[in-house]
Amino acid sequence: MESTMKEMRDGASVLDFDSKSTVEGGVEDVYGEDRATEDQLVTPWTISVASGYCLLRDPRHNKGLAFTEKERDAHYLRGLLPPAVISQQLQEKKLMNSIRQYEVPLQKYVAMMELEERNERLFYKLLIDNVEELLPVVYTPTVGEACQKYGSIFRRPQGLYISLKEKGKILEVLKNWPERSIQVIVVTDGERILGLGDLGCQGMGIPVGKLALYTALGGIRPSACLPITVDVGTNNEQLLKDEFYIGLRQRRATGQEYAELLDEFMSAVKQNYGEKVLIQFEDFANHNAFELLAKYGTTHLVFNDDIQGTASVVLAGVVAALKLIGGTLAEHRFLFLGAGEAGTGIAELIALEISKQTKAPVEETRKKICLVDSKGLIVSSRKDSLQHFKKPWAHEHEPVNNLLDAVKVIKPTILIGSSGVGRTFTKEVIEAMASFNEKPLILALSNPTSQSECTAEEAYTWSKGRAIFASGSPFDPFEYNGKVFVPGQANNAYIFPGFGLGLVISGAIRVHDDMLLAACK
Ligand SMILES: O=C([O-])CC(=O)C(=O)O
Ligand SMILES: [Mg+2]
Repeated sequence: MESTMKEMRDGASVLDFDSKSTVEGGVEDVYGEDRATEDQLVTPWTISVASGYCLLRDPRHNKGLAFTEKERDAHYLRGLLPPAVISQQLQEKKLMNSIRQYEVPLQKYVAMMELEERNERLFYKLLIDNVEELLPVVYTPTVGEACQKYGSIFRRPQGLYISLKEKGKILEVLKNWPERSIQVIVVTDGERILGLGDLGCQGMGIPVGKLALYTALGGIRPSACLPITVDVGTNNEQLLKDEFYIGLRQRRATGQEYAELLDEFMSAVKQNYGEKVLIQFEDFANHNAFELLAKYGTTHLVFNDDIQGTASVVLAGVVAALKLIGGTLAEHRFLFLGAGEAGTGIAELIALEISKQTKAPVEETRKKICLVDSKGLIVSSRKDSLQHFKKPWAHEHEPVNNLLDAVKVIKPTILIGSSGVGRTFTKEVIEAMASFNEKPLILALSNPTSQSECTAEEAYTWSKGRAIFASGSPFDPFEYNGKVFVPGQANNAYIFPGFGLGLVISGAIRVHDDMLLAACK
């Protein structure tokens, strides 16, 4: 047995050395058994079984007062705990009571993070059993505020920090992480955290929150999840001056310096964890997000949540809404405010689905979709100055320089906000939508709540109760004219945990658009 294991490991290390030291491959990559995770030769960790005092401090195994009498004897816990034995159910009740007493959402967030550091199973039990109540705490919108204040609330690292200082040593850094069998990595460089902008290294809250959902909603083991923040600096002046800032105190590296660090990271991940590890890109700025996805989409199992996850969940929402507003996808006119990752990602998936349904080429179906950015409607006369990901949306049309005018001339049936800028669906915009639509579909997708294009209350009130509304961040039900309206939530959280689970358990090594369409269905 020993020698077989050794041979296997030696075999793996030779294989790694020969073929996995650089980013290479592509769709024709050999789809063999992954051995990267078996290569433990240089890992300095020893596996030990915690007992006694250490067991109580090991969040993976600690049960607190729920350790039974028998377990207290078996694991040298006698005397280390008060005599009462309480069930996990009672622990849950106690924690929910105390979390509900906090009025400030950030206090609830901190309480949840402390629980995760103390008793991981209880953390997930609580999250799973109270998902509607706790999702807005560990995830959007509260996680946004947590990132803004991450330096002040930071207690213990919950993921890996890979900064420019680690250049040339990223593989070693990955080996410092105590878990070997990683299935899902969520990585950010913190440049566009939700709609809050550049939060640098403090963006770590996002991978941590996303991966908590991978476990709670997708059922992936916590030990197989790895949150990573790549720190290349920040252009956020406030953070650079903040004495509690936890990141590199320099402006963002760009160009070749940035590309080289990311390339080393992507190679190291594949070398260390193999072909089947899922890397989810999260909250990168537009200018890097599209490029990274295009570059690594053919060599790695990568998925951009903001482009592809959001697209999939929003298309699902639109298709579901057709039951209320009528028509087929192809019969609707779409107008977007925001032409970044989410906007163009959703637009493209809608165009693709219409193309599948009608057999029309996607170049044609794109024409049903118009996008407005900060400079107005995206039209062909602007083509030369547009970023490449906006070019497919530059249709023949007169220039229109603001959203309200675009709504009036295009008369969309579906209005989608993905600009990251709050309060942009004004009363005039919603009233215009309601003037030519019996049931205008309004999606205010930007996060967190402060960046939402409008609130649920505004959408229902200004449309006199006729809007069909969903938002990226959750809103409470709202009563209008004696009727209670329950807004939908259109957030990629409704898809990425299941989508990622599907990728991981199927052993996929690349992500394709068909998978996004299937997930959306
Ligand atoms: O995190 C969320 O709530 C959704 C998302 O990906 C984003 O807004 O960037
Ligand atoms: Mg995101």
